[in-house]
Amino acid sequence: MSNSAFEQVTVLPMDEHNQKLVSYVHPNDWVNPQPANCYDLVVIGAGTAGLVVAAGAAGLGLGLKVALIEKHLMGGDCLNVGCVPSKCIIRSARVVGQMLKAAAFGINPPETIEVDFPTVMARMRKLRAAISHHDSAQRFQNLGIDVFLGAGRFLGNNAIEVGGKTLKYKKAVIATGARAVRPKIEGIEEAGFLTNETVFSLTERPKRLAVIGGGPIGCEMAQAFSRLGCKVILFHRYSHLLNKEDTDAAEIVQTNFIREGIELVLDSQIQRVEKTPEGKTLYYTCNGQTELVTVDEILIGAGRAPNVEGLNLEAVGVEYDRASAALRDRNGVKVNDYLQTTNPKIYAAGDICMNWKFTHAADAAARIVIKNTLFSPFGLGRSKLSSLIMPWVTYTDPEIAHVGMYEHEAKERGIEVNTIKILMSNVDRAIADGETEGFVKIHHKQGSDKILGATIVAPHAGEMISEVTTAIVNKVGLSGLSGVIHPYPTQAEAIKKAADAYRRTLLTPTSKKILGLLTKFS
Ligand SMILES: Cc1cc2nc3c(=O)[nH]c(=O)nc-3n(C[C@H](O)[C@H](O)[C@H](O)COP(=O)(O)OP(=O)(O)OC[C@H]3O[C@@H](n4cnc5c(N)ncnc54)[C@H](O)[C@@H]3O)c2cc1C
Ligand SMILES: NC(=O)c1ccc[n+]([C@@H]2O[C@H](COP(=O)([O-])OP(=O)(O)OC[C@H]3O[C@@H](n4cnc5c(N)ncnc54)[C@H](O)[C@@H]3O)[C@@H](O)[C@H]2O)c1
Repeated sequence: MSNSAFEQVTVLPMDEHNQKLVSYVHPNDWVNPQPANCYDLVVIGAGTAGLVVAAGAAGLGLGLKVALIEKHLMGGDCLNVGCVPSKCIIRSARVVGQMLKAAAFGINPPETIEVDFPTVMARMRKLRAAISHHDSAQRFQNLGIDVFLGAGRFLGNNAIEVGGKTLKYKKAVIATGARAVRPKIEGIEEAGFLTNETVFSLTERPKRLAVIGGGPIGCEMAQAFSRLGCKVILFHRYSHLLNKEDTDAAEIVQTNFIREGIELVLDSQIQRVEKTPEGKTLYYTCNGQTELVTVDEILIGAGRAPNVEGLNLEAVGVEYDRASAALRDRNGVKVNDYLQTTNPKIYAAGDICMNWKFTHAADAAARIVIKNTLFSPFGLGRSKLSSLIMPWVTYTDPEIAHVGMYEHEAKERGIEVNTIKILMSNVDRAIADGETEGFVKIHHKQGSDKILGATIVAPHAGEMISEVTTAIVNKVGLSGLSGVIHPYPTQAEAIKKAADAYRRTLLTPTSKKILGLLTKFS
């Protein structure tokens, strides 16, 4: 039976892999169910946040009536146009990264590294399709959730409309995510550009690629596409890439980019873009000079804009800030610490309302929403967003991982902070691996072993940061970490070395003298 209530979806190229993906996450023969009389919870948006809220609420076995509305692809950005495809491509690019360094390991690399770009992209599409059943419409329907494909829109304080059907709700959750900010650069719309929504549909390698924005998207993609054989020029408006990270961390990534042949244009301002017979020409200023470069494609990674449009939020008194690159930190639906919007019956989670725009953050927020909407009678025992300890990782090579406070944040809060930094060049395994360009940096409260935050730069920093996160969450200080045996030789030993370095600071000249005497006479 056909269903005209929602848009038929294609994900290009519509090969066997993308057909499989679509058959799971937006089956074009889907028939929306007959709505229940009233839902305990209606969730708008089936990205990570929406899926976790819906599955969590329905899976409790309490007989709650839950509806989930998705207008495009179940799984949202992460599965379809974010984490999953980007990490698949980054993995292929890492192989090239290894080959580029092969000679240093006594392995003769081939004279030219041949990247089969269409196969790299096909591998990504295949893997994405292979895991997409986890987020499928059918799977969620089987969990007892009424899945509606179509755009959700508030009608009033107790009803949402989707595909001509009205869903009555007791509580609602907005989890509609965010999309790429379209920069206001003269001529760029006419010239055309890629975003995360279109870049993973490429089947042919652009010879010359301009990347606009040196944040996580821009950096991860610039390095991956450069390693896959594109001539990449990366524009960033600040003086170093990944400017939310510490300079010493970003510097290492930046040096690697330059070494690998990525052209960096920092402190730059793109004035206009023009489509010419040779390609797309970007006119930009940098160091007071106006320059130009011609490329085949432009990829934008210039921040995210919240998907607030079309929800009719005004009708339900849900306040929000509109997309604005300048207002990046105040974007989206306004929520309090309990993730409640300005309408007490309506909550929000994920990219639509949070500065932490990560899949694991959307997941964690969704769990808070389940608790606060369904298990906090009269507001008792509610969980707070601010209580989360949030790690994040930028998957460049090397990776930068961070958790907790930066040194400057601790100081801004009036906390006296000490920092211990262990260079990977002092870690045996990193030396053996030829991966000495990084560090583990741990900030602790002055006069205490309490860990305030950490930054790790290493090829697998993302795998290492969870040890520090576990310590912070469970209030294990540096003394506790120092007592944890780390297998030799591992790069994670850098964390123990940092903890040991803290322990050594506890030794005063007198205690050193006493220890020395004891050793002599024992
Ligand atoms: C290129 C890229 C790489 C990334 N890599 C990582 C990474 O490695 N690790 C990480 O943690 N994070 C990563 N992220 C961020 C991560 O993808 C997001 O933080 C996460 O997807 C947010 O989940 P969400 O549920 O809030 O929103 P989304 O995933 O955006 O889901 C929102 C859903 O709501 C739907 N929707 C919108 N409006 C409506 C409506 N009116 N009615 C019905 N449905 C609607 C949308 O179609 C979408 O499916 C990456 C992002 C990008 C773009
Ligand atoms: N590994 C990960 O977890 C991961 C990976 C990718 C994306 N993400 C999430 O997605 C979010 C969005 O990523 P993003 O990189 O698009 O945004 P971002 O806001 O983090 O970084 C974009 C950068 O581009 C700069 N910029 C904007 N316009 C520019 C212009 N015209 N010229 C030059 N520079 C310009 C901005 O000043 C900013 O520093 C991130 O905040 C992150 O939370 C996470």
